[in-house]
Amino acid sequence: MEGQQPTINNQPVQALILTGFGINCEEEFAAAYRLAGAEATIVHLNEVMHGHVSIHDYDILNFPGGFSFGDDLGSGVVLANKLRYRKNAAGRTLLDDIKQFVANGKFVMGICNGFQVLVKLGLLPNLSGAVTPEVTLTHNASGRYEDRWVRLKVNPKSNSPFLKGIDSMEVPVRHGEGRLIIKGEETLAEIEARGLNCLAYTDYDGSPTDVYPHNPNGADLNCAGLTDTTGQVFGLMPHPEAFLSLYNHPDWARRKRQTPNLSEEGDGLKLFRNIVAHVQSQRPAVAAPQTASQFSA
Ligand SMILES: NC(=O)CC[C@H](N)C(=O)O
Repeated sequence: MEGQQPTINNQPVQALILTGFGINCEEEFAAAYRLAGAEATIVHLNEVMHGHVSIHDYDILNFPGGFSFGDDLGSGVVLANKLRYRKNAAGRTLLDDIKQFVANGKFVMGICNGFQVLVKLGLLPNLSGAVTPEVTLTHNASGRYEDRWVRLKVNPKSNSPFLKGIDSMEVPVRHGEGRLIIKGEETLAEIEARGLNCLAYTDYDGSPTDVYPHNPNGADLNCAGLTDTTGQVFGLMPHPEAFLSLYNHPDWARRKRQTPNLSEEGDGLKLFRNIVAHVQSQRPAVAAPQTASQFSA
């Protein structure tokens, strides 16, 4: 309308967080989005599978960590198969909807068990675009469940909005099957060339390492996280949603003493702030409400 200036669309960013079947990190995931200024809705997977909730009403689809289906057949395998093969009344699988969701320019994030689901499904790294598994995650090289803090370096080649402006971060891992295996020289070379290995485990000096325990699982390329080729699908083994406040860190008291004006935000929160700000910046501008002077003119 004449005289109206486009303005920022302040509609809140909507994050859908799936739960059920042994997923157990949905509350932390939701807390992360809320702190980042988004609205977070936790929904049981069946609500989505049966068509009561549509993923298309949301901006970001999230797969949290946990022990879905008790890690039977390998972590994430059963859930991935459910998404790929289980059809709703309209004859569509949830994977059909997720493909459409990504094609519409929306975002998907998987943490730990959620990352395992995205990898077993083939949404990561999805070099071919055919959504078939290209890499896998398997038992840690240590043969044990690893529960420790790790340091990560962001691959500067990564184009993912989730990682924009982040160089490194400290976050906890807690997993038994976090070892990324990339079979085939070509697949490995392409992942590296395109910067899809977006996060690497590092030593105290920030250099990527395969040395245990800095690298907790022996992953190829020391890889802790992957994106797809669009950068819209992102997954990682460590838990950024478990480091939202400085006080989540076991060493906070000493650090605060050493640096009294240290930020009280945890490193993990940046990822959520990033994606929420990105979605907000992509919203089409809306017309500004008319002012009194416009009416009287
Ligand atoms: N924290 C998690 O999500 C763990 C994932 C999976 N259950 C594993 O142990 O590898």
